[in-house]
Amino acid sequence: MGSLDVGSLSLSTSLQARFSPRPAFAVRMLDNWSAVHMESWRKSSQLKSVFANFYPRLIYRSYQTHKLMIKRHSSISEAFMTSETKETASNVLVGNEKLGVLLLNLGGPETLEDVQPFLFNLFADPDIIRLPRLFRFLQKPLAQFVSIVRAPKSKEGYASIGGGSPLRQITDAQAEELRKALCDKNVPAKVYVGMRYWHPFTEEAIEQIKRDGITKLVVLPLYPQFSISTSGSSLRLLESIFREDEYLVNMQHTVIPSWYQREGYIKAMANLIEKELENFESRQKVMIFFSAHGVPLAYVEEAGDPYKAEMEECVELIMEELERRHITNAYTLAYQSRVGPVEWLRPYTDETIAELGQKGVKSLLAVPISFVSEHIETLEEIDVEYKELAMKSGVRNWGRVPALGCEPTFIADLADAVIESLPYVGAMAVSNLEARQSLVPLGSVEELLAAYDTKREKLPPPVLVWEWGWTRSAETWNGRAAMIAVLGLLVLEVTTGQGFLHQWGILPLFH
Ligand SMILES: C=CC1=C(C)c2cc3[nH]c(cc4nc(cc5[nH]c(cc1n2)c(C)c5CCC(=O)O)C(CCC(=O)O)=C4C)c(C)c3C=C
Ligand SMILES: [Fe+2]
Repeated sequence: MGSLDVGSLSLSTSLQARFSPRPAFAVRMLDNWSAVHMESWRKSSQLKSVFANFYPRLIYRSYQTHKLMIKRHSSISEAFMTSETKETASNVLVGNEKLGVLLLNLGGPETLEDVQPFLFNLFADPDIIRLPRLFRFLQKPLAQFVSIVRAPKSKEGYASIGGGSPLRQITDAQAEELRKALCDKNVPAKVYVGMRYWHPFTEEAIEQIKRDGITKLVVLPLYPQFSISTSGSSLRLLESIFREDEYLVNMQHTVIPSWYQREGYIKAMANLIEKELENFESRQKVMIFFSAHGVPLAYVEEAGDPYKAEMEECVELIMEELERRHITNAYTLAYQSRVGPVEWLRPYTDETIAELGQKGVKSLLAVPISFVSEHIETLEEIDVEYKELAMKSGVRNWGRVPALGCEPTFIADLADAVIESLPYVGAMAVSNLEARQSLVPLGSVEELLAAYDTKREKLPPPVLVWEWGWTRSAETWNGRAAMIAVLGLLVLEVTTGQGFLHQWGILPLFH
């Protein structure tokens, strides 16, 4: 097998890099055709305006085609990367170079007072709610409104798990364990935590990285599967920070956009499932229930989010690993935690649990799959709400697989992912100009985020907040507008004592 040439665009290289426990970032997901076209698309303003809305989908389709091909060739040897990796670990840091690893995560409110401002930060993110350009000025007022409306329900949830999210504590512990694992593998590095919506914010982590004089940086989102709404949002933020900063623009870096297919991660998940199955009396009869955090359907269908495809592939890989251990239980995948009135990825976890119960399934093992720490949706939604629903629906035996947290196999695999990424650290930012255009100009993240140009002007929005005509999103927003109008009328009636509800005697007269 030849050596990996990050700069070249050969499909075989792409296949080599993608299969095995080797870094996804090293993969060239596009073939020469799409790369050449992308370049000319960038250069040609005419093409830009014509294909602006279609091109990202072409890229995504190409990415999907490559994934299919990769599946078919999944026997490519692991030795290829392993030998290179060993060499790399000792070679990559020379002289005064300092390696940093930046873990990206969502963040969570630490106290009940934090809940509303945390929700504000979340809803103010255009990757969570995207308004058309004309209405961008409404992003913050809308976030304020939605966060205030959502806060009581969220607070109830956080109160029931001890008054705040455990995310910061767990992520800090993971960072420390990763640092130790890297040190044990002879790769001294500082590990930083950068949260998207709460402390320590990504900006704070970056300031620390600069103060520490880090010269090489590996960016590792703590989400196994890529979604526009999670890793995508964090990487986009990082990209904008990098573009503005002289120090960072010159810092060598690389990104590991998703790592759900890594052998170590798959094995660690299988270990947890195998262990938890032992708690059931008749192990073979247990339905393994993978529950992933959902995203609005439009992310996948309109914006080309690879999240669903990666999630399904991840579940398949875990089940294949279990099968190798002679565990052949029935399994299913559903999506939880939907927010708001738009349609989210189906099937929904709550509906699926109720259906399974009605169909006579008596034993369920819930497996949280989209996140590697315990959080409100495992501790409250799964452990309390879904368990209660399952019991009501006829399920008799319930179990839940813990989140990976600091599980040693998992942490060791993250350390390997970082080490394997080191050869690509310098390869990315070849020029200031390129670095300013994109965080990882030569990496596959560009292809993922290319579904998103850096100015973000010409892309299908992740959640289409407004469209003219009889489209799903238009109907949703028409519905919302109507509800706001009705609410407005109600407020007017109650405050003035006048209106048609009073005239019809539905509301009592105050005056
Ligand atoms: C892979 C994981 C996640 C995806 C995808 C995701 C998308 C997504 N989330 C919201 C809205 C909310 N998420 C909230 C909390 C929350 N979300 C994730 C993970 C993913 N979100 C986690 C781990 C957490 C919990 C953090 C913690 O404090 O422990 C919340 C707040 C809680 C609540 O009120 O339910 C909201 C709101 C959207 C809209 C979205 C995709 C567009
Ligand atoms: Fe979420």
